[in-house]
Amino acid sequence: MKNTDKNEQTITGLEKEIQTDFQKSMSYGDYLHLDKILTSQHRCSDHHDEMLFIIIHQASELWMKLILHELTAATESIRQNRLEPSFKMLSRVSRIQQQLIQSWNVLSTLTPAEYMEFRDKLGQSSGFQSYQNRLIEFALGNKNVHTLSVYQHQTDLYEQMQQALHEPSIYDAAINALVARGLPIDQEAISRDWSQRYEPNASVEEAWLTVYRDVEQYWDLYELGEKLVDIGHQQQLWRFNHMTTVERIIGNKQGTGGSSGVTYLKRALDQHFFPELWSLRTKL
Ligand SMILES: N[C@@H](CC(=O)c1ccccc1NC=O)C(=O)O
Repeated sequence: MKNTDKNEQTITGLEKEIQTDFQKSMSYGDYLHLDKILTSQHRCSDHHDEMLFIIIHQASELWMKLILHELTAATESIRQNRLEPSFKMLSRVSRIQQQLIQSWNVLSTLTPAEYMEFRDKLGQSSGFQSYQNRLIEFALGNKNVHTLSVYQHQTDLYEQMQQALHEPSIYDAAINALVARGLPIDQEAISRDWSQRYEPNASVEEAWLTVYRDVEQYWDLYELGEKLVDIGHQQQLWRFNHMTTVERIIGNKQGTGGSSGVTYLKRALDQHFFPELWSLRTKL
């Protein structure tokens, strides 16, 4: 009977036991700090569509924050040779990447004519300066010291970026997991200067080939390899969708902040992640 009462209440108004006094207890908005998040959309123009532009990028930065949180923990887990717990985190990263890729479709509803009405208000700011995107690229092994120069004016951030540049990537951790399983890997692929981009190595390819040729024996490493391929693949799709969305909106105009725009984004597509996991496919 009590249940029926409750249902009636739901239809006609608030449920009886719902908390309405938040003087002393934490509410939904308090917990999520919505006061900060929802008052951080400051348009530089009075153009209607600038709100879309701001929110797309802010939402993407939030998702990137979660990707970094997951990638950091997954890398540590792989480093400790605890592969199973990393799989769940890596699957989550792939799903978030899908969300990020999809967000380019929302941005594509912005037409060139609309964008040109407020583009000059963006000044020298550019997606090129997204430090979280840079940290994701670093975490996946695409290191580049030159990309740090745009953060020189922010001392703390610059230091954080320097530190990230010098840390092993998730792929370095994965190579260590191959070593831990007794697969022979050249010393130069194991103890290297982490601040440098990962360069393909024949012994690493051979080790992955051993794993992929005997999946029964190396199931967990095989699963790790495929999870990384998922992430590398999605990262390429994200870059591709970014590039075509930008091309659709600004064509071949030079980018704000001095980047070449679409040309730069096209070039980024040549930087592959986890190279041996791709090259082994030709040899298998
Ligand atoms: N480079 C772009 C602007 C841009 O990238 C941007 C500027 C401010 C906030 C986010 C941006 N883009 C992100 O992908 C342009 O030239 O129009």
